[in-house]
Amino acid sequence: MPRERSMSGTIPSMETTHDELKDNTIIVVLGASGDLAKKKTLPALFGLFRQKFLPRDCKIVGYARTKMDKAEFDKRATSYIKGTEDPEVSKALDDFKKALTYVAGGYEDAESFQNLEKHLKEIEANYQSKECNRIFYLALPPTVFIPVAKNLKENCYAPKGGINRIIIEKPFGKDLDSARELLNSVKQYWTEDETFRIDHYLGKEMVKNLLVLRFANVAMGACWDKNSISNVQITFKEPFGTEGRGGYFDEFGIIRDILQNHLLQVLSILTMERPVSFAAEDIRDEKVKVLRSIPPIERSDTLLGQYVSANGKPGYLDDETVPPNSVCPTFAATTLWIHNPRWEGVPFILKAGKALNEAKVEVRIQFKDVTQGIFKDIARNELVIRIQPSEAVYLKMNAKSPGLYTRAIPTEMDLTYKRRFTDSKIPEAYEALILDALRGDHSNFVRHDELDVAWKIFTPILHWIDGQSGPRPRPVSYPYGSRGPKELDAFIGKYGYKRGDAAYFWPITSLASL
Ligand SMILES: NC(=O)C1=CN([C@@H]2O[C@H](COP(=O)(O)OP(=O)(O)OC[C@H]3O[C@@H](n4cnc5c(N)ncnc54)[C@H](OP(=O)(O)O)[C@@H]3O)[C@@H](O)[C@H]2O)C=CC1
Ligand SMILES: O=C1O[C@H](COP(=O)(O)O)[C@@H](O)[C@H](O)[C@H]1O
Repeated sequence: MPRERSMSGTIPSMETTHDELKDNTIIVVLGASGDLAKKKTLPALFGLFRQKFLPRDCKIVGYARTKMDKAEFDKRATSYIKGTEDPEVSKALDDFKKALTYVAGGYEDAESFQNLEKHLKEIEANYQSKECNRIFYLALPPTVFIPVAKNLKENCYAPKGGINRIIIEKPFGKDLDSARELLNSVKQYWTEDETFRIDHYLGKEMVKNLLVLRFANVAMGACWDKNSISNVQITFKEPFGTEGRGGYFDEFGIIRDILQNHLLQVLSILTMERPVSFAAEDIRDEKVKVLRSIPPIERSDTLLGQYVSANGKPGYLDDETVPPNSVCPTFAATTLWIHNPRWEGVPFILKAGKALNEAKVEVRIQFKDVTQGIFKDIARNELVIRIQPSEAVYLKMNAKSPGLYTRAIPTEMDLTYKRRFTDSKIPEAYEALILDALRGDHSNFVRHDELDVAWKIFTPILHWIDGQSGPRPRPVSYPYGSRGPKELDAFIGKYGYKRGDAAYFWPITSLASL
């Protein structure tokens, strides 16, 4: 396959670079009894199966320590699949179950994996070709990544001629050193080409759209730099707290959970230079280049928060799984600076929080003030890319109010997906990514050097928060269900964000009320 490729206007997805898996493929989901497998991986596999994107006669093998029979596994594996009241879905589900089997075994001992190998061989005995392909999806805690990677390679690697791939989920380490250790250990067994590191935000439709928005529109390209843009916010808001998951969360905190991976990935695509082509390595080269221009985050560019009980909802410390007096941040805003000619001086504010007032993930690009003189106190343009919910891209802009006098009022150009694309289904991020892994397309997976540089940006601030470089900073509190700490608006204001003074009415402006 040629390395340099371009994206045609008529081809909706990127072409693939590697071997697309056709027949004779087994997908092994390790950690199949867990939450991730049940809520995301297996429903995504069903989605692909139903839309006929899985290789023909593909089998799915669940593997975990829990002992269960096929009926129990089938029930678990399909418990989060929606729409089963529809006969077509229900029929597809019955067929999907026929492709499922389950093997119980440990993660550390070779014998368990030899047993898994025996099962894989039995399935493959029914395939036409001797060249069989195996995809291993690790829906597992990182503590067992290394023994599992080793055991899979030593005991379950498809014989010569077949293709082997391993899909790994975050967290990829806790800081630069632990990430390097993890990466290097996995690398002893699996090549970079065989490894697919998932950051599920890279599978979200609007994140994938960033490349097209930026590079398929001359108008966007022309204003995409420090000359036009004042500041950028990338925001993640969740309206619920840790609620029982506090034990896990407390070890990581919101920065490792969301900012260091999901929001930084969005930032890198938003700010990278135009890649030579849409080939995976060309895209990832540009992402790494821009990330390398970002110095480690300063403490003074950071605001940390922790939610407290409000409106009848429990505070973070009320969660029984959270250690008493924990100072783990459940909210963080950090400002990153990119030292390159395009972005010098533009603040990129990444902010994320749990137990906030709404569910929302968006990129908000605020442009500079228009030249003063003919307009006074006019609202700034903002380009908002709403990643979820209800995918949309809208440009907040000023227009003349209709009528026999001239007045500028804030309005917008609006591309709301569900109005514009009425007959399309937005794929789940995991469906999109598993399909990419089946096709061998690494574009939407995290390369080892990308991860390394991402940790370099965040490690000093994380060590400060963890108390490795002095006393631990105490997060400010914010009420459950609020927009975040009351200090947030001043924090954002410090970087030049201006909230428009003029009233902005959406979706309809009544001139009589102005
Ligand atoms: N296609 C669509 O669906 C469109 C929808 N709209 C809707 O119009 C409304 C306004 O849109 P928009 O201006 O983009 O979004 P918002 O007014 O919701 O938010 C704009 C910015 O102001 C901040 N903010 C929100 N509330 C406050 C507050 N009380 N004090 C200080 N800052 C605040 C937000 O911060 P933070 O997010 O951190 O709270 C955000 O950075 C929204 O409901 C939006 O969904 C508009 C255009 C198109
Ligand atoms: O990785 C994670 O992401 C989810 C949010 O994912 P989304 O697709 O629903 O936006 C978050 O809840 C979780 O804490 C985090 O580990």
